[in-house]
Formats: sequence, structure tokens, C-alpha cells
Amino acid sequence: MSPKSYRIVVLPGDGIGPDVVAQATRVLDLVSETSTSVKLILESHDFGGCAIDKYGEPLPASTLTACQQADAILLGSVGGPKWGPEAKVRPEQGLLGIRKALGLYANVRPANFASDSLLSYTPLKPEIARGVDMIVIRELIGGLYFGPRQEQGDGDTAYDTMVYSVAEVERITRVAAQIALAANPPLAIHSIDKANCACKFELTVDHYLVDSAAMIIVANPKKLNGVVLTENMFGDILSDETSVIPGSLGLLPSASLAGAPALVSDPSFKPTSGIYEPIHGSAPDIAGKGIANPIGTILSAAMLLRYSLGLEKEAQAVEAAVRKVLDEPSVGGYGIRTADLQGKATTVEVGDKVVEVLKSLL
Ligand SMILES: NC(=O)C1=CN([C@@H]2O[C@H](COP(=O)(O)OP(=O)(O)OC[C@H]3O[C@@H](n4cnc5c(N)ncnc54)[C@H](O)[C@@H]3O)[C@@H](O)[C@H]2O)C=CC1
Ligand SMILES: CC(C)CC(=O)C(=O)O
Ligand SMILES: [Mg+2]
Repeated sequence: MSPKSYRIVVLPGDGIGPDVVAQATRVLDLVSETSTSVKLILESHDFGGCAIDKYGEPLPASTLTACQQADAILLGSVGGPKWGPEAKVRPEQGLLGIRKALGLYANVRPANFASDSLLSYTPLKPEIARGVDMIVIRELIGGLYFGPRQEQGDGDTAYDTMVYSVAEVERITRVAAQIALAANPPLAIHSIDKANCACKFELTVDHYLVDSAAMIIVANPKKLNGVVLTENMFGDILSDETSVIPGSLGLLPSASLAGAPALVSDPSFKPTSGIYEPIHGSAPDIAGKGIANPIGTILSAAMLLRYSLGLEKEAQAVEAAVRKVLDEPSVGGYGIRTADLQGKATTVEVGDKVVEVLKSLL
């Protein structure tokens, strides 16, 4: 039987985006070369600040069309000082625009990558960081980032509004419940600043206000183990905060989906398109230096293999390769970590090692 072809649109974006994406595409290319059942066809498109420079807009129609037709999308990051707050058009508008256009309301951000070997990099006490296992479920196309806003009077007053319909709250709550129920035993749901409707499911649900939740994430994060369900801006802020637990913003991946992630173990499994990206931004302070940590993007590629292509075995192999590279400093004879984890390795060297280890696992 000829291999099944999947079309992956790659949006490297700005700043460190192209560097970290280049390492994740090496991983996808290796999966494609090794597999007898699938072939991944990767194609890059302009998106973000680099698209503004070329076409005057961050999300050109050709990029959007390619994304609409893709089986999955891998994204780096967009933005930077060149297109700052004073700019007429901003890269971030393209990011919000593509999420909205593709209806990707469910952003899944696992913050469960801490391991004993990473504990020395977290600023938290090891006993506080050890054993944290939470998944942030962030509503992605509503709330403050999309509500009406306006300047008033002579510009000395302005408003932004956080708007949610009951239907929007219910659908993201359903995703959180499905993720919680897919685990055995089911995970607890911690709803941050929402009165929700998970009572229809046999699940433990508790509620926190966002200010105290922000404190708990660093003071006693295990209290939030399970699914952390929250709205768009709170999820954006809290998920960056969760990266303190494994030790770096460069480590954490995400999937943005138009529903609950499908699981291959479910007999009704149906792959779904989505955007896969690290949770960090374009990191202008280290852009161009070749030292960005590519792990969050490589782990995003693993999520892509799992949720959009149904390649669970390959996804696990990528995750295992990353674990080996981070957790076993003896692999290759030196600790392969970038500067954010107090290492000396370049972005490419980390990619080299992940690819080398992955070859032995696929
Ligand atoms: N999804 C996206 O494309 C996102 C874009 N942005 C945009 O990125 C730009 C920069 O935003 P910042 O507030 O500086 O946040 P940022 O996430 O880009 O960087 C925050 C800090 O984390 C470090 N960092 C981030 N990723 C890293 C990695 N992979 N390896 C090592 N260190 C890493 C940076 O060097 C910086 O010190 C802005 O224009 C912002 O709007 C921000 C977040 C998400
Ligand atoms: C433009 C921002 C909302 C991007 C961001 O920080 C994110 O999605 O995490
Ligand atoms: Mg963010």
C-alpha cells in the first residue's frame, strides 16, 4: 500500500521562530523518511512581521488558504520591536486572526514536563516543583483579546471588554471535561474565574480566582494538578507562569484545536487540523544568536503527530528523545542544554542530538 500523504504548513514567523521551527521540521522530516505508512509534505509560508514587510499584512490570503487546506500547521512565533505598538499593522493581529479564522477555540498547554534532572533549573524549591502535572486549557478566540475596544474623548480614556457567550464557555468547558475524562483516573478540573457547567460530567471541579491561582502556581503548584480551565488572557498569563516549574519558557508546547483533542486509543478517532506552537514569543532579546531552546517547538511537533495525524507511537518517540537529551547528560558526553537551562549548546546542537536519539527510537 502506498503511504498516506499529509500536508503540513510551516509558519516560521519572526525572531527566534525560524530557528526553533527548523529543528522541529528536522524531526518531522525524519518521521516521514522513516515511516512506511505516512509521508509528510512540508511547505513554508510567510506569516507575521516578515509577511508585513513583504505584503503589508501579517496574514496574506495565500497563507490563510494554505492553512485552511493543511492537515496541520506548525508555527514558530511572531512579533518584534520592528513592528511595535506604534506600528499601523502588527504581527500579533495575524496570530489572533488565523486562530479565529480556523475556529481554534481550544488551546491545550501541557505543563507537565518537569523531571528530576530539570529540577536544578527551576527557581522553585525542588520539593515544590517535583510532581507537578497540570494541563492548561485556554479559551483562544474570545475574551479580552477579541472584545470591543475604543478610545474615548480626546484619547485620555479607553476601554477593552471581555465578552463571552454561554455557548463559548460551555464548549471550552466540554473540552476540559473530555481531556479530564480521557485520563484514568479522571483528572480534577480547576476552573479559574469561571462559573462553569462541568457538573454534567462525573468530575471533580473546584474554582479559583485568577489572582490567587497565579500565587498557587508558584507557591504550591501540585494543588492545581489536573486540568486548569480558563479564559483567553488568564490562560495566556498563567501558562507562561507554569513554565517556571520545569525551568524555562522555551520548554513548553501547545496545540490549538477546534474541539477536544482526539485520541488514537478511541475507536472513533478522527484526526483534526490545528496549529502547533511553543507557548513563547519571538524572544527579540536572543533572536539571531542561535541559542534559543527548540524543545517547546519540537514537543509541539510531537503534539501535531499525535492529534492531527494519529501517529501516537511516533509522538511518544519524539517525547522520549527529548527526555533522553535533557535528562541524560551522558548522551554524547556533554549536557545538551541551551542557555535558558544554563547550558552552552546552540539551538542546532540540541536539534542534532534530538534527531540522533530519535533515529534510534523510530
Ligand atoms: N505565539 C506568538 O507568536 C507569540 C508572540 N509574542 C510576541 O513576541 C514578542 C516578544 O515578546 P516577549 O514578551 O519578549 O516574550 P517572549 O516569550 O518572546 O520572551 C520572554 C523571555 O523568554 C525568553 N525565551 C522565550 N522563548 C525562549 C526560547 N525558546 N529559548 C530561550 N529563551 C526563550 C526570551 O529570551 C525572553 O527573555 C512580542 O512581539 C510578543 O507580542 C509573544 C507571545 C506569543
Ligand atoms: C498575541 C498574544 C496573544 C500571543 C501570546 O502571548 C500567546 O498566544 O501565548
Ligand atoms: Mg503568551
